[in-house]
Amino acid sequence: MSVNRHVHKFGGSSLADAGCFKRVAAIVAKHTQAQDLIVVSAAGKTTNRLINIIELAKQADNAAADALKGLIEFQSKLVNELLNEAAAKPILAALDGEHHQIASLLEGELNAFTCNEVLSFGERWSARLLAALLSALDCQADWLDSRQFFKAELSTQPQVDVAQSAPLLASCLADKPACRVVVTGFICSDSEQRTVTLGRNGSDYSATELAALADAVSTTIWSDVAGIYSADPRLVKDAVLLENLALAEAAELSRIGTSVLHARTLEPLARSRQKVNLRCSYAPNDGQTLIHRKGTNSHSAKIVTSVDNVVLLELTFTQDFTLNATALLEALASHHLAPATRHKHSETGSLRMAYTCELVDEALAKIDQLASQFHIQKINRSEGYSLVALVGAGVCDNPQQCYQFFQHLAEQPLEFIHSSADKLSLCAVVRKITLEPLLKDLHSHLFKQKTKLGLVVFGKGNIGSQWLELFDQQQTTLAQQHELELSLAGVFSSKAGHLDFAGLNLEQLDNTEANTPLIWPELFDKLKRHPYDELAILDITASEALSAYYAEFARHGFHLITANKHAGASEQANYTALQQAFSDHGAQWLSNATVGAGLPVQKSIQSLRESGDEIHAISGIFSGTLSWLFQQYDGTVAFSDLLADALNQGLTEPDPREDLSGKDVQRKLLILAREAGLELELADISLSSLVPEHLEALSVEQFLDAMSELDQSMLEAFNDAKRQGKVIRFLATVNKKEEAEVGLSAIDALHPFANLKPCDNVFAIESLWYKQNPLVIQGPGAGREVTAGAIQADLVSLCKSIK
Ligand SMILES: Nc1ncnc2c1ncn2[C@@H]1O[C@H](COP(=O)(O)OP(=O)(O)O)[C@@H](O)[C@H]1O
Ligand SMILES: N[C@@H](CC(=O)OP(=O)(O)O)C(=O)O
Repeated sequence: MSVNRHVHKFGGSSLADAGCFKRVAAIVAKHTQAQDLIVVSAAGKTTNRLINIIELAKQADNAAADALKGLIEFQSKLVNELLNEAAAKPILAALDGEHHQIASLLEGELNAFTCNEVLSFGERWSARLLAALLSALDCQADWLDSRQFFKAELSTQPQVDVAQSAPLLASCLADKPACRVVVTGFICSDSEQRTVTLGRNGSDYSATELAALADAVSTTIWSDVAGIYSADPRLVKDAVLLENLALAEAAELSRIGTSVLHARTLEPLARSRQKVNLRCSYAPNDGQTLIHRKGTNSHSAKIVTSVDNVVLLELTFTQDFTLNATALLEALASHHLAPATRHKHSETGSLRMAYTCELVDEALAKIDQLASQFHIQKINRSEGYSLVALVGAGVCDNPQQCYQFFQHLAEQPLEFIHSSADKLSLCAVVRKITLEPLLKDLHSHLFKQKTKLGLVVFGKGNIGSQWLELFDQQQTTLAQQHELELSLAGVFSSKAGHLDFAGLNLEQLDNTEANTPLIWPELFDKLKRHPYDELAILDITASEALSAYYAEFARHGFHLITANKHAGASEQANYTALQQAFSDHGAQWLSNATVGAGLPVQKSIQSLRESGDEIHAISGIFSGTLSWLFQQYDGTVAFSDLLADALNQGLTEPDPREDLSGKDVQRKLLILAREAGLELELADISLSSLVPEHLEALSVEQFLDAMSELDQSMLEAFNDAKRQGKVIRFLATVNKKEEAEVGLSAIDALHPFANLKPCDNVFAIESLWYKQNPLVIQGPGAGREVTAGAIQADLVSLCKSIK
């Protein structure tokens, strides 16, 4: 047989309607090759419908015929929807014949074999239809009734006879050398060619058994979920997908009972090389679970699971309770009839065993047979229980999880709790309850670990220290609100800082020496080894050198909150690459504090664009210092006196030329233009500096002495504007034609930009939606509190998105 054969299994949930069949055909075409084996189950709820028809027929209920007619119509509809007339015709004719065949089976004696034969149609219809659909799509396929090779004798848990089945399979496949083969799941035949089924959900087991017989390298079980989750995702919405699960843990989960992995699915793995993985046929790219054969040193539960409709068998013994109970359990296990869980009560001398309703009858029959051998006195059967279990290697040694489990179950009508001998599960049996709330509650207490977020701050200056105070006040609330563990891991000034992954507080920062020099790349090596789930860098500096490390931050998945404008205003290529790097690594780059301090300027532009708006132009006054200066300047006081006043009040940078040059405004305009989707370089923004060239080269002191040289030109500009009923303001504008300028302009004295509070910034955003009347954002655009607040607001957004 081919050495590289793969098996794919599609269950009823993947074949629920014509759309599902098409999806499956596309998956087969894409993910399989000739000679691969495709195992299918009955479409949607077909098996349930067949069981119902049998039950009605057993009660001689006339509704059976109508129910059968309805099912045949459902199958015919699938055929008509999936195949063209020519391809559909023979299948519809066959269905018609099968309709009569089933009707006559139902009229005859309904024993286990005839019932199984009726059930077998579900899988046969699926296999025949999928093969025809694949062939119609030029993906050559044939189908195979697994009763031709799977040999097993009737029982609740039929075991496939490997010795008999393997050569039969080999000869069946030898007839189909060059195509994919669609094989029926669930059904086998006994030595007299009568139909035997592998039990409800048995197709998973068919698939792995088939893979073992065919020496396939893998089995992929496709269903309506991406794999095994920490709980049934239909009941627990925030269940998480487990990408890997150890074979022992998966086997324990299926042994206890779950639809995602049928009880015996993993048995054939012990005698085959196949890998098993689970995927979603509805969304093949939504991840998967790989069941691996490596050991596990886990110390906790990974899954909370439950089984409804559990039956309890309570046994008492005439003598040697412990000995006989143990021996009986071993005997049952050797017949594949071990209970899902059990409880030995030495004081009363009773053994209570929990069985799924599918297995209980056979178990009971076996116990009856063994009754005298093990001195069983009495067997009591009672229905109406549920089973709740935690599964995962080491769960029984995990005091926290055990405690939570016991606490939660103590509030329920609990019968008993049992930990499995191999410590793979902790099972509780309760009288029947609505399981959903309990599962949700257990899941959230056991698995919802708080995300750990560490913060490393660069810049302990004016705004940095203000933010540290703000963070100190809000740390606890922020962590609680967003269900995070939030730690301040590092705080750096320009040369050195404190770094402590155990967390820092203000007192430590004030009273202890810096312990870490700010030397790259050594600091990187330390940051890379952080113990958090997420790390965020807060750049509250104006350092171009630090901004050069942003790409590295992104590469390591560090989030970045920045008030530093350098990277945002760097070359377009660098800016685009940085954005890409952050997005590629699932990290966020938040920079609302770079423009307008706390005013939500970038946020508003982003939100407009995300909602489908298109930015046409942005204009305004982006510098608090220049806003103050021109709002105050009325020609009566020399401009240089006003400037000196601003300097004294701390409203300008220590070197006022940094404000007067307009460079800072130019950077802010570039940042906003990019936020609006424009591709610009700094040099594309024409800048009229207020600093004459000959004053540029002077030292700060020299410039402060020479400031009066600005007065004359400023007065002239003021008077020129005044003559036209205008005022002078330092404006920034950009439009979607990428025309951008920054400089002094004369604007109408009644213009909204002309009448601001001193220091205010104003941003007018024109867009598709804000065409006639721009969206205006106005308010203080600089200052310790508002800028620290802007950083904090970015931190809050980050917390919201990662919790
Ligand atoms: N821990 C779990 N992880 C994933 N799915 C689970 C889990 N427990 C139960 N399930 C259920 O298993 C279902 C898939 O099994 P099933 O419906 O039998 O598929 P198929 O019909 O394809 O064989 C899912 O829809 C889900 O509700
Ligand atoms: N059709 C059978 C066998 C099976 O395994 O189905 P599914 O793969 O849909 O669970 C059943 O419903 O029991």
